[in-house]
Amino acid sequence: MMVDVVKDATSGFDKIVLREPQGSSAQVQLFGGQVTSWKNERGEELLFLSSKAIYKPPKAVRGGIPICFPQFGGLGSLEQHGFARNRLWQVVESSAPLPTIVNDGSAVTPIVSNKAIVELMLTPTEEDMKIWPHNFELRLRVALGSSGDLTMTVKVKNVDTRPFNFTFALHTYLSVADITEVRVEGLETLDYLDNLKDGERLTEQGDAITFDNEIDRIYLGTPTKIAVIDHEKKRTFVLRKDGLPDAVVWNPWERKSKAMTDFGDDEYKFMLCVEAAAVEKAIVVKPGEEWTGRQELSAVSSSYFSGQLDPRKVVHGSSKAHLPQNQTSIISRFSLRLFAAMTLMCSSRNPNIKKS
Ligand SMILES: O=P(O)(O)OC[C@H]1O[C@@H](O)[C@H](O)[C@@H](O)[C@@H]1O
Repeated sequence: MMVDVVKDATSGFDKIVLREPQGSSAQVQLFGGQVTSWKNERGEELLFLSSKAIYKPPKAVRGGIPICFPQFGGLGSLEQHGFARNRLWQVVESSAPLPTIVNDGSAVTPIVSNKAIVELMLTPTEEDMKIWPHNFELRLRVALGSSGDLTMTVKVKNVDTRPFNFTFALHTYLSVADITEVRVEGLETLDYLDNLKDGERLTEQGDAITFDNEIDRIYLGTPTKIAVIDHEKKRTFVLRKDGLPDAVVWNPWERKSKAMTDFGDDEYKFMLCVEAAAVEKAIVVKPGEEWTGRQELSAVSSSYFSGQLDPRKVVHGSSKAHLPQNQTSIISRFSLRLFAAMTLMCSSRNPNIKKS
């Protein structure tokens, strides 16, 4: 396992490169704490990064995995998606010794692990405190496993004297071969807020999500596993998440692509954002408490995973073949709601928030 610091030739900022012996790798920029590359053992890039991406603050790089904190989208008074993606982060821990040039000479704590790991931290500047007057420590741990899986663990600690709340997303841009051949499983039958209809609350009716137009939706209270099946590449991305109840699905399609200066006109064909998020209900953290959210991404051959995440199969443990479509979806919708209600009854407080 290797962890290195390299100066990014395009941005001029340092980035951390994680490598594991089978050949997979990942890159995390200190600017934005943003993962900008995740490659499998064959060296294929799994994340989308625009050829027109601009590496100059104050705009986040278009692609990879920007961090949206302390505000998702325009849901508040801050800049779109919050300021964390436009700040310079510090390295605090690493599973390999790093040169002292990182952090201007301040020490990086070693982590003992068989994974390649780096942990970055962001704390507010005086200027940040003027626009969001809450003292916090935001930590992002990025770990590359031996099978090439990429785990991102985020912690937000309240080091202030008053509670604060925030919304959050890991804005993952997945690379796909052809968006019209992509299918997302795991979000069917759920309610979502449609950003293209002024945030109207609707219910997903389809068997799976497929794409033939612009999409910008916040799916609410989703299962912890979502599969993105890229038929042309015969590849399935599996996203597992914890502490991040919602999932945003975004593709700008043709018209909006043309309007974005840091995005190629045709690039919408080759990307899909599936974002593990906490949007509908803001996360509240009291003084001294710490919230944890986590996402694990893996990329597997489609033949291995296809269909396994169909909620009908998860709920009933069998195929839907012998039941008519409307009957299965009524049953699964009822079962999912019952399950969600039972989960709510059993957890009176957020299990992802701990006292330190
Ligand atoms: O251009 P930005 O600020 O990176 O945002 C991109 C998109 O991010 C998505 O998460 C939002 O749902 C979209 O509404 C938004 O357009």
